[in-house]
Amino acid sequence: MANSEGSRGPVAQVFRGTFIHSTAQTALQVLEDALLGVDTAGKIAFIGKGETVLELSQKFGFNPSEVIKLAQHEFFMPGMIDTHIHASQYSYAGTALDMPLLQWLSTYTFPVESHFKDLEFARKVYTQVVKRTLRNGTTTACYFATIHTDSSLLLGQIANDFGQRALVGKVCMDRNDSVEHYRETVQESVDETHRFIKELLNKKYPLVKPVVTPRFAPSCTEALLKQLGTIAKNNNLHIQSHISENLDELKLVKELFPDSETYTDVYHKFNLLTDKTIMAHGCHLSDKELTVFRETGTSLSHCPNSNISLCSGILDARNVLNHKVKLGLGTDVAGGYSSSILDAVRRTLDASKVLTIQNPEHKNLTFEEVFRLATLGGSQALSLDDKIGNFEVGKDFDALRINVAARGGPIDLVQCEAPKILLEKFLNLGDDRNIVEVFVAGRKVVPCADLTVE
Ligand SMILES: O=c1[nH]c(=O)c2nc[nH]c2[nH]1
Ligand SMILES: [Zn+2]
Repeated sequence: MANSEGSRGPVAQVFRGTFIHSTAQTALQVLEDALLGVDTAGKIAFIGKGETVLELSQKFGFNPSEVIKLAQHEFFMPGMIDTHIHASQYSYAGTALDMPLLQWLSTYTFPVESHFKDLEFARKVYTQVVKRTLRNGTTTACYFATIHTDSSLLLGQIANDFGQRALVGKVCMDRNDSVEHYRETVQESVDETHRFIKELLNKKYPLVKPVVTPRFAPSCTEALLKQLGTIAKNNNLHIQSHISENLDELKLVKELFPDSETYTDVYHKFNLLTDKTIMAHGCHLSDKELTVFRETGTSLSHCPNSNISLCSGILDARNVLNHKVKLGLGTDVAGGYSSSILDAVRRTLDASKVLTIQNPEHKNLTFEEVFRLATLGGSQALSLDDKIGNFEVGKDFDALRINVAARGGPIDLVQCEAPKILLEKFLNLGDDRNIVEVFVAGRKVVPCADLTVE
């Protein structure tokens, strides 16, 4: 198991204990009594067997007495990845779930998002959401902000300051008849997207990058979609949007884009489907559209809490996987009311089992498969799997130290359990009390002196 490829700087931290992760070949790999070294750049320098500690200490130059040993009932797992979350909707998470999508946007979402012109309001909400998601074990988040460039830049700064890995999108929308003050002209949207990308990249934040963000087809004219496709291509950037979430939305897209055969075609036509595109939802995509997703390398973010809360539909995640489309999990705060990917894991299992109830032939996802979606799958969906997603030498150490029997926590253990059972219990019953430490690129970001949500 020892492997030193990809090691850069000297070893800074070494951990000994159980490591649980996914690989391309297996949804669940348990490494018991393993030794994992992290170099000064925050990358995994080696993974070996605990019993070879002396040999590894000589090879990598660390002191065996400084090895950090995990306690009983503890394990490391990769950090969780939220592939779709609206940071700007965090203030009303847990409320306003009594309408379907299009009415929900006009009644609650657009009025709240329009307040992010106010930088002090933005600072308050964005600080809360970054702290809370880190506390919940989200080491990487793919964020929607709002149409406001300066507050979107502020979200990038806050993620950087707290040490979260993030893709941040300034939202683009030049069509909005319901809340007219919350929209841009095409030119404003294009100019401000250029400014957002330039200013965020100039900050040189190591873990925070811009993502081109047309809100969704009904909020954008063809002229805007076309320009955004060009901007993403010229700058080799990620793209995020929504697709095929609810049936009224599908109808509206047909009316607004009569020349496009499908919803997928609308984005495809403007070069918005690439191997760095993440589309949220996709509940009503046809198999033909899923084939276009696979061919273009576009990924889907599965957001089951939102899909159920807004009565949008249920994604057949098994069918998506069968089509070999990259798939990650998203909270979709605030259409989804929980900011925890653990909640997304549970809703994904529930949604998949509902499909089995409706059709016993349906093969529902296992907890091991959903664990993979929350970690490695998310990294693939964001095309970051060369850097994060599991414990491979050369990848960044983005990890959660889990204590299943944490004092005052929600899980009671009667006896010693095998690691696989510990993981299953954590996924189904655990919460932030079990997430005793969070690391992003080797830096411990939880606990952190300033991590009490105000
Ligand atoms: O769940 C969603 N949340 C949003 O904010 C949004 N905008 C367009 N489509 C959307 N779907
Ligand atoms: Zn969304």
